Amino acid sequence: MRSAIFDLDGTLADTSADLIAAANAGLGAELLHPARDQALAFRGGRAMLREGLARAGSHASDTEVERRLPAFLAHYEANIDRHTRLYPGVEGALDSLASAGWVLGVCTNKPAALAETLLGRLGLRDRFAALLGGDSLPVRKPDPRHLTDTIAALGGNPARAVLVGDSDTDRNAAKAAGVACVLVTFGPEGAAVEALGPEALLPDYALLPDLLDRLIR
Ligand SMILES: O=C(O)COP(=O)(O)O
Ligand SMILES: [Mg+2]
Repeated sequence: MRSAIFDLDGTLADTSADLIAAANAGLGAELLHPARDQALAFRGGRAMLREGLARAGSHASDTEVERRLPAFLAHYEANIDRHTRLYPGVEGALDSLASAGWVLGVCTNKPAALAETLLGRLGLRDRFAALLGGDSLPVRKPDPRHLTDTIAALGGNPARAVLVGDSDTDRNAAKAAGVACVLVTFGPEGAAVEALGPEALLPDYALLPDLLDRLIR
């Protein structure tokens, strides 16, 4: 059995606009910009709050970030799919992979409940046999256990698995787990993710089924 594990933010869906709106709500000012801060958005809530506080000239201590987090999360939960869109071709690629016998999972650093809600709203939740969020285990990506536990939850094997992601966090988790990694190039960093040394680059979901078939025979 072959398993394909997907990251969520920046990989399956462009969640950046809703994440940034929620971070600005948590910060109480429009400190982050929906177009310019896309890459930052995909690094998650704490990273956005820390950068916003720094831009405002405030002391971006961990305590201050944690203090802002509930307002960020509340705004995000209430507006989670306002602007969020699947990347083109995601559904077709998942259909083709499932038909070819791949078992599919999600390994995201988003809190599991939010990831469940979002994938449900996007009509994608039932495609995945397992979903592990950033709070599902005591560790999360780049810790390899987050990924290996997702693969185990599918009944899969790291040697016959691949992680599709968008960031160094994904690349590092996959490398430490001994799992092949594909990085998407349609995100804000474009083809620069090649420098992270993934096994393959993905410019378009239409290419994914053939690419994964070549990667894991
Ligand atoms: O929320 C985050 O920190 C990033 O989420 P991701 O792992 O789905 O990219
Ligand atoms: Mg991501």
